[in-house]
Amino acid sequence: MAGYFSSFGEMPSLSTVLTTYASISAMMMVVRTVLNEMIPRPMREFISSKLSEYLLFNFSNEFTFVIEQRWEAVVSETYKAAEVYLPTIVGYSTDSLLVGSNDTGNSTAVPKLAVPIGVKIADHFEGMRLQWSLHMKEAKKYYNNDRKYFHLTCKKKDRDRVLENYFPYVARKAQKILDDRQILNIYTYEHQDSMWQSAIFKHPSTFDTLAMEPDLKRFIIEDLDLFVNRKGYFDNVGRAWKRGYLLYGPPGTGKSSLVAAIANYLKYHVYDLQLQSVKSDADLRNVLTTTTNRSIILIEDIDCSENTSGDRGRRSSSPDKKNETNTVFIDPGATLSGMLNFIDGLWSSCGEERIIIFTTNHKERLDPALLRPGRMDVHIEMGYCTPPVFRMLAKSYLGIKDHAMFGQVEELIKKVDISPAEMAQHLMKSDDPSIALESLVEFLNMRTIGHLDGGDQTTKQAGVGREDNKKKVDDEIEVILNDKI
Ligand SMILES: Nc1ncnc2c1ncn2[C@@H]1O[C@H](COP(=O)(O)OP(=O)(O)OP(=O)(O)O)[C@@H](O)[C@H]1O
Repeated sequence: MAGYFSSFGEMPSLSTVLTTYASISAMMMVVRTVLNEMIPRPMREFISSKLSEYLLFNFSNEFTFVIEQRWEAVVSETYKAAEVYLPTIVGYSTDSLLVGSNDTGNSTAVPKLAVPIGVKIADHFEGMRLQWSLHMKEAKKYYNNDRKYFHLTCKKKDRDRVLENYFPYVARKAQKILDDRQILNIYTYEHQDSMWQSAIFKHPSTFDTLAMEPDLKRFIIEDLDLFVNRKGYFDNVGRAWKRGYLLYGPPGTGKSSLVAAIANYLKYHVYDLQLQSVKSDADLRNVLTTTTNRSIILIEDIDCSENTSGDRGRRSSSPDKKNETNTVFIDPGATLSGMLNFIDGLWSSCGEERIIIFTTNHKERLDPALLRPGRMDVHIEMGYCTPPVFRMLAKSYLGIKDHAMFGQVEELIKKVDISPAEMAQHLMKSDDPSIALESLVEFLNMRTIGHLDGGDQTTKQAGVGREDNKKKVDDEIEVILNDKI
């Protein structure tokens, strides 16, 4: 007890502590003032930066990877992988997450999680502790809009393992999530914001519902299967893992329906690009390189874009014209040469597993450069109804495989052209197959009379088209076989 009182008695009193503190602070102030006056500001800043560098180097054991949205002029795959992967590893230590849902066509839209700016997300991998966070920087000056970037922090000693093992692991996980995707998106390009806008893609067309010549349909499915399963083959022969299709044929023959069937079959997102909405070739490059892997880039009605048909040489060789497109919006739209350069050059080096599809009602109007072998791998003609196509439509629309009027319809469609869209309109007229088929026969008869009278353009083509309809399909498949992967 005595010892306790004795040591307590030796403690300085409160007033002594306060007096000492006051004199030390006063001395520090004097020292600081003297130093400030004696050492010029740049030198002071230099010393302080060196000091903090030294302290950080010796006392911080953290290392931070910065993962920006863009990498070498295209969207960074590491960034995209992180975006997909992170919401799946969220634990209870995370304070908040973004949540939202879209109308998916189901009765209950499943809410999806996303990582908001600033929120920290922890991960553990092979004994390492890692921390992710998302940030945003103003980048209007360079890119027209703000850019996001991730920080991934680890221990300094783990840096190389993160690079060699963890990032590939995240990429594999993200790929798996994307492979299992149930919801497809369709993107349209907003030239005001220079950005793709997404919406849920809900087109019901599938290869089961699509009516076309059975051989041609089988061939397309096999071609797609070969394409998706042959990454190694494309690598070995030194070709980019891409496939280009040109779909051509009259209106209403199912070109858009085929695109939707391909998207639904492969589970690919669709990027629907209007070339007219692209301001310049540079913009085109930006637009196309910001599409994701495993997607279809669709350029519909390519013959309607004036820049893609007749004036390739003029546009590409005229510097004035080029300036015009880059600076003022007198003549918006990317040039065909820009498109072709992209297909031949950049196309090969940006992303993988992509299908580009052009559609046109007038193949003959296209610049031959676009049709050259190697540009579009497969040319597919979507034609008027043939008897097998009619039977498929009758099965989908009326649920019947045979009917007493089938023979009559088949005889008539051998003589006149009718597009699947037109035929579908008649088949939808009634749930009663007899009524629907009567309406169809009446329409076909009228068209035949029109033909005998020398009627409209469509009817005139019919005589030519029907004669060798079967041959046309065989020729087309031959074209495809020549272009086999
Ligand atoms: N081959 C087909 N099989 C099943 N339905 C079809 C087929 N072709 C057309 N249809 C029906 O007609 C509608 C219009 O067809 P679609 O838009 O696919 O034709 P398109 O060839 O792309 O026409 P356009 O050249 O005018 O864009 C489709 O929504 C579908 O209901």
